[in-house]
Amino acid sequence: MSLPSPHALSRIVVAIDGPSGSGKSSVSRGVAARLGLRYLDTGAQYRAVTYWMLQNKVDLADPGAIAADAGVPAITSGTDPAAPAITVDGEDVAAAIREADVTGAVSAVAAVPEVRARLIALQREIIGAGGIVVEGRDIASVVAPDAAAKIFLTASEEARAHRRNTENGGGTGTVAATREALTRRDSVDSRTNALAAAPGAAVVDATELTLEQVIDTVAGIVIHAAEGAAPDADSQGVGLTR
Ligand SMILES: Nc1ncnc2c1ncn2[C@@H]1O[C@H](COP(=O)(O)OP(=O)(O)O)[C@@H](O)[C@H]1O
Ligand SMILES: Nc1ccn([C@H]2C[C@H](O)[C@@H](COP(=O)(O)OP(=O)(O)O)O2)c(=O)n1
Repeated sequence: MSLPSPHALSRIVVAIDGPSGSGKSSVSRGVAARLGLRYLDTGAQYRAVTYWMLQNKVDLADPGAIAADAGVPAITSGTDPAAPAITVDGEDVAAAIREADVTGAVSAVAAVPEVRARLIALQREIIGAGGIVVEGRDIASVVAPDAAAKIFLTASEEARAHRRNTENGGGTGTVAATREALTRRDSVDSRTNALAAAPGAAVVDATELTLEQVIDTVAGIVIHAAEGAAPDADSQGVGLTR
């Protein structure tokens, strides 16, 4: 696959949204690494704020308490796809934010408008002049609606649960339990952001594709967009869904 000039890619914004376990992080990192773009994991930022709230014993059943502290933690996100970094008040929390307590609490924190406003402003600051792949739930719809390339990445519940479970070494529970937890979180998250393709987004269904195939597909969409080709991708997909 031939690449467009570095100049064409240098300002592109690529928005990748989708449900939990669809492959957003792996695919976004792979595409960014291949095309020499920066990478931003917005879910990690919501997790980082949640980690801080848990550490500081904020009552997460009280949206008012979450809102009152929404601006307090200092969050920094690295944008190197080879080494994504995230800190809260200077502490490296890359591993801690993946723990079950954070995963169980993050949806409640992400639902609070003051948290969202604060993180969306930070995300737009990091996106800056572009040259970045940004992944989350509301990137194409809210954070960067003018993104040149928008992808809604999905996969069957079964595939997502299997992949998440394998990731945990299969040692933390059954596929059925992982699937139930994943479905529950998607359901709560969908009250905050519709888990659906934004207007103009290409739907990529990764159920039957290897990670490498998904990266190839998404990189192809990005290159097409960078070349300024008329977007032929719409929410019906570009012949990519199966
Ligand atoms: N197409 C794929 N085929 C097989 N495994 C995949 C594929 N895409 C992602 N994975 C694996 O599935 C798991 C979840 O992917 P991840 O990128 O963390 O998803 P998300 O960021 O959407 O939650 C990871 O272990 C990842 O390696
Ligand atoms: N742009 C975003 C990104 C994530 N979130 C919320 C929704 C998710 O439950 C949490 C964590 O997101 P994350 O992408 O890390 O979750 P998964 O890796 O897909 O399980 O944050 C959000 O509300 N908006």
